[in-house]
Amino acid sequence: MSTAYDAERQVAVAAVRRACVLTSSVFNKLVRNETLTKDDKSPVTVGDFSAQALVNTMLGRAFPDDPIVGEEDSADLRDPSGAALRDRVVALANEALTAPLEAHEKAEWGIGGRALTADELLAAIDRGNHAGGRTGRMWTLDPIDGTKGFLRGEQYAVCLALVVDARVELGVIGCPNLPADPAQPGGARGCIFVAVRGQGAHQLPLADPLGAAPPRRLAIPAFGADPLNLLESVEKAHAKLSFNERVAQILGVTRAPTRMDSQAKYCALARGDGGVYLRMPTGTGYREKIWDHAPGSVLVEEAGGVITDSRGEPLDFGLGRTLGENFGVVAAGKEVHSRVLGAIKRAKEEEAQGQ
Ligand SMILES: Nc1ncnc2c1ncn2[C@@H]1O[C@H](COP(=O)(O)O)[C@@H](OP(=O)(O)O)[C@H]1O
Ligand SMILES: [Mg+2]
Repeated sequence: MSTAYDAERQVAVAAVRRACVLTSSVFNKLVRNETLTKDDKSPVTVGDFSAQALVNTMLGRAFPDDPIVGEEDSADLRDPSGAALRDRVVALANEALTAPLEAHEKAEWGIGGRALTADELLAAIDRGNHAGGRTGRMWTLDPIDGTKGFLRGEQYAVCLALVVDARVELGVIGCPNLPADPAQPGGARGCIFVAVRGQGAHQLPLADPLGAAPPRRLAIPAFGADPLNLLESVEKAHAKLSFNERVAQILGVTRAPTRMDSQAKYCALARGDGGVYLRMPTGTGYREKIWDHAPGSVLVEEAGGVITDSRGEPLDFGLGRTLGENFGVVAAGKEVHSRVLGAIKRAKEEEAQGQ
């Protein structure tokens, strides 16, 4: 029996899996051993470009009419000064594209066959140039979300979503460094999180060559993680962490926050491994990018949670490449979410009164 978005889910999971293998290998080859020369730019750049080339190639073959909103474009690679970087990206993307098919993969997704030319791969990267919008289908892609975490060998994620008429219908997040079982932080690492609207949120092991591992259904506990704690960014420039502290005080939270890079925070929340994801703007006018929240938002909703901005407004994925005027992000289980909005309101009033 086929269900809605079956084909999209299969291609997206396969693409994210291959991109996770690619980015892990970039980390092992280029970051751990520090073999990258200055001319090649940073390992993040190499990993970002090659993972976007890989994922966009697969989407382009499977769904040729679908536009993609991706983080990268190929301008740097087309510049003569980017020749060394381009060569590296072409080699890595082709290594990932031509790796033998696994049991659940199909050759018509453009994998397991011939290598592509540099021109074909640059064109694939540029399929990600779509401006976004309110109608029709589009994919969002962040090939390495949490670039700082990636470089530190901590959390990062490969993030892909399908948005239809501004509503996120499918989200796939690959977390190569996230422990499969939160109760065993030193145990096996590498998970994929998959949510299809109306079909629930699930966790799969990242390595699953036969595609036979049973998905684990995720649900946010009704009254939140016990004891409650906040999930927040590691990077102080990305969110106003002092505000989080005050919100935690108002909520009576006694447990220390869990700091984690990337959309791995949404994954931790969806499996009850942390109670509230709170991201307050730092006041620089930065606009959140849709690829940084689209897959995480459907994952949280399908795990039974609620996601809005800090004023309780829905996130608007139909405005273009950014979330526009949405102010921050709050995601939590249903009951906790309304308490957090109340605490934010109070903390803002205190700020306005200069307390
Ligand atoms: N000033 C800012 N405010 C909020 N988010 C920012 C920011 N500058 C960068 N970011 C985004 O924060 C993302 C990482 O999120 P987190 O803080 O949750 O780890 C980055 O994704 P990339 O790493 O893909 O660039 C980037 O898109
Ligand atoms: Mg990102």
